[in-house]
Amino acid sequence: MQIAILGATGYTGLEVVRLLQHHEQAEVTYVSSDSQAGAHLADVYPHLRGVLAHTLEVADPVEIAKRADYALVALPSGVSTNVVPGLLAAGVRVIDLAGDHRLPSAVYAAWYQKTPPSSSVLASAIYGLPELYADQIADAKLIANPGCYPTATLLSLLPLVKHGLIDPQSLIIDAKSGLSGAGKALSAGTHFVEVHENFKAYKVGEHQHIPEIEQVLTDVNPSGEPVTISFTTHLVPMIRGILTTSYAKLTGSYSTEDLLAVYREFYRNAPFVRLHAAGHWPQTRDVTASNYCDIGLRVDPRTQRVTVIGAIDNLVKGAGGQAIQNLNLLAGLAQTTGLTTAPVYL
Ligand SMILES: NC(=O)C1=CN([C@@H]2O[C@H](COP(=O)(O)OP(=O)(O)OC[C@H]3O[C@@H](n4cnc5c(N)ncnc54)[C@H](OP(=O)(O)O)[C@@H]3O)[C@@H](O)[C@H]2O)C=CC1
Ligand SMILES: CC(=O)N[C@@H](CCC(=O)OP(=O)(O)O)C(=O)O
Repeated sequence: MQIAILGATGYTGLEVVRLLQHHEQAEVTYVSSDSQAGAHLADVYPHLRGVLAHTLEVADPVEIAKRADYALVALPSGVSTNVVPGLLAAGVRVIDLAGDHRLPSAVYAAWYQKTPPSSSVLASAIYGLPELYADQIADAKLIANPGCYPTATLLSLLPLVKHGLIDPQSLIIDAKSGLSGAGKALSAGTHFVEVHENFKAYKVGEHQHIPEIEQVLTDVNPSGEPVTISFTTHLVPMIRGILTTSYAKLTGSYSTEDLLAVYREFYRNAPFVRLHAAGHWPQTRDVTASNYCDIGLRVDPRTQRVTVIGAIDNLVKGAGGQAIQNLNLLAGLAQTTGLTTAPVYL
């Protein structure tokens, strides 16, 4: 199958380029950039010399349709909206890594402060969390690839909410991310001097991933009640990785082992979710450069609360790797195709 990567000069686009080198069924035939069109990708990123000989091109949907079956769109939120309709109209199946197609119009406009996509395009979008929606993803024309924080948070919490094991309104989530999550563009709050030897919260109570997490938890909540969460994001002075720590009140006297048994069953067909028994807690280093999501949990019988830890690489399971997992589902391939490389520990 032939693949176009839009926004190939950005951090997630570059990660998709890297990962697809290991995918025996995929051929990258189009790499786009607005600002560097005409340059060789390997001149912009010399680490790719001898690996890829592609020239960057402006994203032209009609030309892309001639050379690609699928487009992985790694453009900023608010920008992908401009190209996705043209790609769909030209017959290209699209996986959008941006936030534009994950939320209802009014919710997107309120949390992203950007113009939402047209309702007809939005209606065709399927939320691309393979561990929950694999069947719908397989037939989709447009996949809204989940955000990085939602991926770690949802995979940590879905079994508990779906089986009514916690009071979902008691959920508190502390999330920490490395700086590549902020993308390549410079900003005052993310440059070296601001983040090195520093640890800070940001977008407290107003992060755009709050409604995305709430809508999926509500979707699986057996009571049907809307789920609302307390969710705080933090910047960690490292490049890759997200670690989420979630806390919730249990609805009964469950043990750690009871809950782990539920998770094992829930994720029995999920090749990228690895469960940890007590003794080793998930850490970002265990998943770096891989598509794994590691999860560990513990019940505190004194408080009847559960703590769940989740770890992903934001650029892989949180973005490019998950996009390829979705691509595999669209193409009828095993979810793991091209994604079996081991994490990089050091
Ligand atoms: N970084 C992460 O961990 C994650 C990111 N995402 C989402 O994936 C998408 C890509 O993210 P990421 O790779 O980090 O972003 P980057 O900022 O690193 O890259 C985005 C690329 O888009 C291109 N682009 C085209 N039009 C514009 C424009 N108007 N403004 C800025 N850039 C533009 C740029 O390339 P050029 O100028 O060469 O055209 C740039 O290289 C975003 O929507 C992001 O929210 C989702 C999950 C995780
Ligand atoms: C560390 C960091 O800054 N992370 C970004 C994640 C951006 C992202 O993934 O954006 P969308 O999913 O909304 O497209 C943030 O917190 O906004």
